[in-house]
Amino acid sequence: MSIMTKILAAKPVTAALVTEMQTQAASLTNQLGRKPKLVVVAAGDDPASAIYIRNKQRRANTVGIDAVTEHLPVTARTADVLAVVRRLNADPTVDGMIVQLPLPSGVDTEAIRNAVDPEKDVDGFTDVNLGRLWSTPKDRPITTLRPCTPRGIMKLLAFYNVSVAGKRAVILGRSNIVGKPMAALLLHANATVTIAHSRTTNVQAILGDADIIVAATGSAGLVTDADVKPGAVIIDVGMNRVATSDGQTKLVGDVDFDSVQHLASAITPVPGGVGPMTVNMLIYQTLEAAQRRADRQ
Ligand SMILES: Nc1nc(=O)c2c([nH]1)NC[C@@H]1CN(c3ccc(C(=O)N[C@@H](CCC(=O)O)C(=O)O)cc3)C=[N+]21
Repeated sequence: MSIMTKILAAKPVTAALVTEMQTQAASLTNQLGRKPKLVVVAAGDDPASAIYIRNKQRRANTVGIDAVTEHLPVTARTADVLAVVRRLNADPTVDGMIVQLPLPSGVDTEAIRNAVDPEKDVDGFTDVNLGRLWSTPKDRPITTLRPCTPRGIMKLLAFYNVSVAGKRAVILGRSNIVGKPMAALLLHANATVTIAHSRTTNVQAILGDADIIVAATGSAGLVTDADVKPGAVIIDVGMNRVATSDGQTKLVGDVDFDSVQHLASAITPVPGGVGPMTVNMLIYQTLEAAQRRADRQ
C-alpha cells in the first residue's frame, strides 16, 4: 500500500504570507511615515550567508520593506561589529536587525548576539528572547520574537493542517537557533518532544517511534527509510551543498528524500521547503517589531 504523501512546499505559503505582509507593510508605512526597515549586518563572505542575504533582500522588497546590508570586512573584530550593532540599536528608523552568522573567526559571537536590542532582535537569538520563549506558560500565546527557522516550520505545519498536539516529535540537533527553540515551539503546541543529538545512543529506536521528525544536523541524507515510521511527518532543515556526477553542486537536505518520500505522510523538499520559510519569518517578524514601535509612538 502506498501512502499519499503531502509535499510541504513553501511556495503557496509564501504567496499567502506575501499578500498579508504587503497590506501590513503599507499600513505601517502610513503610521511611521517611512517604510519598515530591516538591517542585516554581515562580516566576511560566507557563501551560505550570501544566498540567504539575496533571498531576504528580494522578499523584503516584494513586501515593501527597506532592507539594508551593512558589510564589514572579514578582518572585523568584536569591537567593530559591536559598534555597528550599538549604532543600529540607537537608530529609531531601524525596526529590525540581524547579525549574519557565522561571524569571522575570533569574533565573540555570544557577545554580539546579546548586544542586539531584544525589541529589534528579529532573529530571536538574544538570551532575553530565547528565555521569554521558554518561559511562556502553556495557556498563553507566544508573543516574543523567536528564531525564524522553527517559527517558519510551525507556520508550514499550520498551513498544511498537520496536527501537532499529542504527537511524538523528535528533533535531531540541539543548536540554540534551530533544535532548542524548535523543541520549545513544539512543546508549546502540545507535542511530546525529544531532542536527539550527536551523543544520543540508539537514535534509530527513538526515530522509529516519532510521528514528527525535524532533522537539523548538517549531515546530508542522514535520515533514511530505515529510520522512519510509516506515516511520519518529515521536516528537513538541512542545507548541504554536495557535488554531482557532472561536476556541478546541488543542495540536499539531512533527509534522503527519495527513500523517505514513500513512507512519510508529509515531507518538506530541499530546496523550496524550510529555507524560504525562514526568510518569510524574518520579514514577518520585522513587521511585528515595526508594529510594536508604531504602537509605542
Ligand atoms: N543571523 C542569522 N540568521 C539566519 O537565519 C541565518 C544566518 N544568520 N546565517 C546563514 C543561515 C542560512 N540561512 C538560510 C535561510 C534560508 C535560505 C533559503 O532561502 N534557501 C532556499 C534557496 C536555497 C538555494 O537556492 O540554494 C531554499 O532552501 O529553497 C538559505 C539560507 C539562514 N541563516
